[in-house]
Amino acid sequence: MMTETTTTTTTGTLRLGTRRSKLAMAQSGLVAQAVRDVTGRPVELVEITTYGDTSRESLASIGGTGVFVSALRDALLDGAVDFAVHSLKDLPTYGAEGLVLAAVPKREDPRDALVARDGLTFEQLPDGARVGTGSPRRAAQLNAWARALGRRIETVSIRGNVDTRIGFVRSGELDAVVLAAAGLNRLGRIGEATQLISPDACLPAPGQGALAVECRADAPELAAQLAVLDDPHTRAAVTAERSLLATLEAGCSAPVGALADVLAGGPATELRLRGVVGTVDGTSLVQLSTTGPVPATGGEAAALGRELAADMLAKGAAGLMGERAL
Ligand SMILES: NCc1[nH]cc(CCC(=O)O)c1CC(=O)O
Repeated sequence: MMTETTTTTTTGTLRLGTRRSKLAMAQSGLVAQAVRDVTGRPVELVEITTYGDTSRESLASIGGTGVFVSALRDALLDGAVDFAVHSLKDLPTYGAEGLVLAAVPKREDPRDALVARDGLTFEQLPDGARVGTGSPRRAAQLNAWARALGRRIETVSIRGNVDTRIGFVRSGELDAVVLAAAGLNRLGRIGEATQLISPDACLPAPGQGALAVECRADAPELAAQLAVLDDPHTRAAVTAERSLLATLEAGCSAPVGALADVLAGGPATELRLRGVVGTVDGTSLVQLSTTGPVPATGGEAAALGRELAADMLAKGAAGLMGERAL
């Protein structure tokens, strides 16, 4: 831009809409600081309660429709806030009319983490160990992993914030719980993990560890300012993962794992995409991987996800997912 313009859309305090959980506040605080740094504008956090925060139903029963996201999107569209921060894995694969995904900042650790009693790793859990997770994706892969080790685990459906979930282990009610490493990192509690689970054993949820920064489509100046926070490799990776999820027509509570990572080194730099679908009991999994050049466009990244999903469907993925979301 050749001229300097001073309008209300590029100066003054920005209101950041956030969920009020400790984890959401930590995530939003990180983005708020980054936005202050790049824009020089004050940022204030506006707490918004979502249905996912108030409902005590299992996520598998209420999930798939953006339960953590809708209220934040409404606040954006109403003009109550200027931009919002979501966990990308909670964001529905369909976009929202009138909103843009202004930035996908550099991703945190995408892996799942085990928090077990007595410092145990997954391999050290005894036969019949009780492992808490509300995620069909984690249950499917952890059950399959246990079978491969020649034993069984009992997956127990739990919900709640990080304190509540780790509390089940501290109280002795469960032998272990599985949570996103990114959440523990952002809360400064990664030291409580007894194992970072290799994606070879358990692929994370599409978008896990990444954040989404959304604003209104009619605020292009703000979108351009927020875009400075975008990390192109993270955006390409999560675009491929979410395209795989969308092509499988699965929601965020379906037993679908996906992880794209940029393989650097060697003559070429490639994007690898791995995907898995399974039955919750872990008796059958369809797991496939593909690589392509690092996508230059969102369309190319999405194509990689669609292709892998088509291969998975050809191998029977649809039959393993049970109820498909719409
Ligand atoms: N399903 C809820 C949710 N959404 C995002 C995270 C963690 C942070 C992230 O993945 O970025 C969590 C908690 C968890 O899975 O342990």
